[in-house]
Amino acid sequence: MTKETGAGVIAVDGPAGAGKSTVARRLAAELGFLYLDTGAMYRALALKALHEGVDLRDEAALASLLSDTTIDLYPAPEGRVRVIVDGADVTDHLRSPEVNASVALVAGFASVRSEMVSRQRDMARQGAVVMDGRDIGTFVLPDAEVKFFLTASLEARSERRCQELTRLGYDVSLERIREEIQHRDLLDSSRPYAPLAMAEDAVLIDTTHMEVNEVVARMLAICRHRLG
Ligand SMILES: Nc1ncnc2c1ncn2[C@@H]1O[C@H](COP(=O)(O)OP(=O)(O)O)[C@@H](O)[C@H]1O
Ligand SMILES: Nc1ccn([C@@H]2O[C@H](COP(=O)(O)OP(=O)(O)O)[C@@H](O)[C@H]2O)c(=O)n1
Repeated sequence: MTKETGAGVIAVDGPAGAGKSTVARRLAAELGFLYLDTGAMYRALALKALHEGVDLRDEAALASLLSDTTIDLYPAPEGRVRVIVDGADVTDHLRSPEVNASVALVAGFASVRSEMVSRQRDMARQGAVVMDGRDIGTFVLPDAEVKFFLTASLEARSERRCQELTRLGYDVSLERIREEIQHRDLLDSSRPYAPLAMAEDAVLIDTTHMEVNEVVARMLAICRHRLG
C-alpha cells in the first residue's frame, strides 16, 4: 500500500473529543490538502444499520450491508465534509446520540474494518490528504509522512462534546456524555483488530489547555518542516 501512496499524507488519531476533526480540516485547508474523516464512514454505516433495523451485534449482516453501501466524502465550504450514502446526503444525522451510542460497536468488527480500511487507503492513494480517525497512523497509513496523536482530559473532551451537541440542538447531559465517551474509548482501545493507539513515530499533542488556533499552528509548523 505504502509505496503506492502519493506524497503529502498526514495522519491524525486520538480519542473522542480530542479535537481531531476541528484541527484536521483546518490543517488540510491551510496546506491545500483534502480532509478525509474516517469516523464519518463508520458513523454512516451505523446510521444505515439503525435505519434498516440491522442487528448491531451481527457481524455478517453489517459486513453485507456495507458491501451494498456507497459512502462518498465530498469537500464542502470551510474545509467541511459532506457525507453521501447511496446518493443521499446524511451529514446532518451522523452525530446524533443514537449514532454516538452504536458506532463503536459497528466499528469493532474485523470484516467491517477491513473493508473500510481498504476504501480509506484508496482515498489516500493520490496523496495531499489529512486523514483522521483511530488507527490511521498505526494501521491504515503506517507510512504517512506526518502523524499526530491528539488527546485531552476526559473532562475537557466531555465538556467540548456537550457544548457541541447543545449547539446542534440536542438535549444532552454532561454526565451521560462523559459515560458515553468513556465507554466508546474503552471499546475503541480494547478491540483486537486495529485498536485506537498512538503510533511510535506520532507527535503527541495534549490539547486540554490549548486553543484550537494554537493546536493548528503547532501542527502546521511540524508539517511544513517535515514536508518541506
Ligand atoms: N483545542 C481545543 N480547545 C477547545 N475546544 C476544542 C479544541 N479542539 C476542538 N474543540 C471543540 O471540541 C469539539 C469536539 O472537537 P472535534 O474536533 O469534533 O473532536 P474529535 O474529532 O477528536 O472527536 C468541537 O466542538 C470543537 O470545536
Ligand atoms: N479510523 C476510525 C475512525 C472511527 N472509528 C470509530 O468510529 C467512531 C466515531 O469516530 P469519530 O471520529 O466520528 O468520533 P468522534 O471522535 O468525533 O467522537 C469511533 O468511536 C470509533 O469507534 C474507528 O473505529 N476507526
